[in-house]
Amino acid sequence: MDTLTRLEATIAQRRKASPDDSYVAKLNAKGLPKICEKVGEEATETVIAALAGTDAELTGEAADLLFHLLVLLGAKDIPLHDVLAELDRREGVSGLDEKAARTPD
Ligand SMILES: N=c1c2ncn([C@@H]3O[C@H](COP(=O)(O)OP(=O)(O)OP(=O)(O)O)[C@@H](O)[C@H]3O)c2ncn1[C@@H]1O[C@H](COP(=O)(O)O)[C@@H](O)[C@H]1O
Repeated sequence: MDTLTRLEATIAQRRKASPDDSYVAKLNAKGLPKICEKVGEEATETVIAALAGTDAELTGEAADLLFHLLVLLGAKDIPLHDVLAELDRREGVSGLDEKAARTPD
């Protein structure tokens, strides 16, 4: 099992833990707006690290961002598999053509 899939399973498990014992449970208890705020915050910190930080700082912020994105997907009941399948679907399609090929909601 790859790292992100393992982390997705851990997050699903820890959502049921006590917010006193678990960051994942604590964040979920605060609700979707707080989770979204954290994803936005970590995205901003990632961009700042890319523009003005070291490679190690960018690596750390990217890990924070991926972790919080998985927490958000979990809170919305969207499996990581669906996101990976969407990326697989785009493989081989030029980025310039991808938007046109995207099926409307
Ligand atoms: N990968 C992570 C991970 N990355 C970052 N973080 C936490 O994310 C938080 C982000 O730090 P911030 O300073 O931005 O936020 P904060 O001050 O704690 O909170 P806010 O008040 O800003 O919301 C820190 O508390 C980090 O410890 C993580 N917490 C947990 N995991 C994974 O999730 C698993 C389950 O964790 P628990 O739910 O705590 O058991 C762990 O075993 C890890 O594998």
